[in-house]
Amino acid sequence: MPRFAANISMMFNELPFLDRFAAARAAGFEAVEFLFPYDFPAAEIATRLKDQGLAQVLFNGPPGDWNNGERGSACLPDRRAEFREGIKRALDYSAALACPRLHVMAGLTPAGIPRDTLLSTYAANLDWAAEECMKAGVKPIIEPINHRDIPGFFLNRTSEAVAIINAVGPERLGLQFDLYHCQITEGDVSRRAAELLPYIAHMQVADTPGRHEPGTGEVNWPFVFDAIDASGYRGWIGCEYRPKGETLAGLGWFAKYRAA
Ligand SMILES: O=C(O)C(=O)[C@H](O)CO
Ligand SMILES: [Mg+2]
Repeated sequence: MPRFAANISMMFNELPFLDRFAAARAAGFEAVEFLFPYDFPAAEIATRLKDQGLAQVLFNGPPGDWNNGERGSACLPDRRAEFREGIKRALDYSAALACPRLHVMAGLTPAGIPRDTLLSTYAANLDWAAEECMKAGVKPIIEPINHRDIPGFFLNRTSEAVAIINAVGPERLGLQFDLYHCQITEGDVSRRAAELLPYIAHMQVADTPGRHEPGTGEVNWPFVFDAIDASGYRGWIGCEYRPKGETLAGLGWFAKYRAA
């Protein structure tokens, strides 16, 4: 049976962030993920997790200036020091939240720098991050993101992610396989999930094209979730979707997967 984690950056937006942990638990989730913890003290988030008996399964490293459009710095040659500081900061949160995975965002492709330079920066930064993460018992992961949601994002296709993962080492770096992005960029999502299984350390889901809950768009999710289960994937699937209406009203699809 697939295991779903609530993405509380996108779900339960009816509530202030710190109240979304209890809401996720009450809705039947046993785990949560979110984009960023950095606006809150780690101890405060850890208390919410503990009080609700929730596992934290994923968050992202610092993205740079998010409000001004930055989406990570791993590919940026002139931001190496900031990248390292960001990973260290993230790992402090990982320890406090007992979170075993960290999404290391690639960043936007800058103009005027050869792709080879960006690729070698990306590989070197990921190699460094993998070493730091390993010492902390955390798996760093990378996510291909479609060009519509994040125009100019450096990592778009699963084949590009696999090439980098193989260069850094699949035991040191994993794939964050977001079926929403894959459906937009590549399609063939259930077969891709099975083929990429050896690399996948985390999955995420939203229906296309609206990025709402499963069942609001074009994908046959019961079929896809059965196929993922049959592939042998036993990790978490983050519900990284914007509910079409109220979060709880849109959880009908989850009824057969929620913990008893
Ligand atoms: O956008 C996504 O799909 C993600 O998972 C990132 O973490 C946020 O940009
Ligand atoms: Mg995602």
